[in-house]
Amino acid sequence: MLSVQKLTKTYKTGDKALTDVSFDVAKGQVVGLIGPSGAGKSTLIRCINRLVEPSSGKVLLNDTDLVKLGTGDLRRARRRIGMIFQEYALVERLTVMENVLSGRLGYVSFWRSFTRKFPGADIAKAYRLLDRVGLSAHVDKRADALSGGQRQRVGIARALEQDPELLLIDEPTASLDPKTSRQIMRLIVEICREQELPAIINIHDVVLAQQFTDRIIGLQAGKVVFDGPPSGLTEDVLTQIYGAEDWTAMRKGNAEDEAAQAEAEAEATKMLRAL
Ligand SMILES: Nc1ncnc2c1ncn2[C@@H]1O[C@H](COP(=O)(O)OP(=O)(O)OP(=O)(O)O)[C@@H](O)[C@H]1O
Repeated sequence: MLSVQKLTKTYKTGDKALTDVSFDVAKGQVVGLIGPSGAGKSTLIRCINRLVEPSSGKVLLNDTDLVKLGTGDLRRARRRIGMIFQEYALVERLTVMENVLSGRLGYVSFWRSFTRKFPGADIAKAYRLLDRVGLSAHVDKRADALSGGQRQRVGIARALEQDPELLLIDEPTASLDPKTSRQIMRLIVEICREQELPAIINIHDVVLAQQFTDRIIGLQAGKVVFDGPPSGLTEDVLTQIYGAEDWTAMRKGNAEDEAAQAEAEAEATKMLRAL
C-alpha cells in the first residue's frame, strides 16, 4: 500500500507546487490524477519516487518512508516503483525483449548488464509479460519498428519486469489515438487488478480517467480538491478543479475528439465494405 502524508513541495523559486497532500492507495487500486496545467500533478508523481525532493511530509510504500531513505536504500526502493511514460522511453535500436529486460537492470550485476546476459528466470518472465500485453509475435522486433500502442505495451511490460510494488504512470495515452488509448487504459487497469498493484496515473483526459480508474484525485493549485469515485465528478466539481472557462473548453475538445473518432471509424467501415 502507498500512503502519502502531508506532502508539501516548495521549489527554490518560491513556487508552492504541493500543500499538505494526503491520500492512501490500496493494492490493486488505480487512481487517476487530474487537474489543470500547473496544479502539481507531475511534482506529486516525482516527489513519490523522489526525482523531486519533497519539502516535508511522508511517502510510505509498504511501511517504508521513501522520503527518509539515503542514496543506496533509495536506489533499491526505486526498483520497486515501475514507471510508465507518455513517450514510452524505450531504447529504439534495441529489440522488444531487450527493452523489457532493461527493467531488470537495477537487479543484475554490472557485468551481466554490460554483456546483456540476463538470468533465465528474467527471460522467462519477460516472455510471460510480453504474452500478457499481446506482443508475443514481436519479441525480436526493434522498438523503432513498432506502433505507438505497441511501444506503450513494451513500456508496461518493462515496468512489470521490475517486480514493482507501485506503478507511477505519466500521461500514458497522450501520444495515442482514442481507440488505442482505451485499449492501453484497459490493459493497465486489468494488470493492476491481477497483480494487486496500486497505481497513480497522471492523466489529462478526464473522460478516459472517469471510464477506467477506480478513483479520482483532483489537484488544484497544489491542493487536493476532490478525492472520490469517478461518479462523483459532477460538473460542479470539474468546474471547481479546472475553472469554468477551462472546463467548458475541455468538454468541447473531448466532444470533438469523439466526433472525429466516430467519423474515422465510419470512414474505415465504408472503405472495408468497398473492398
Ligand atoms: N523545477 C521547477 N522549478 C520551479 N517551479 C517548478 C518546477 N517544476 C514545476 N514548478 C512549478 O510547480 C507548479 C506545479 O507544476 P507541475 O509541473 O507539477 O504541474 P502539472 O499539474 O504537472 O502541470 P502540467 O499538466 O502542465 O504538466 C507550477 O507552478 C510550476 O510552475
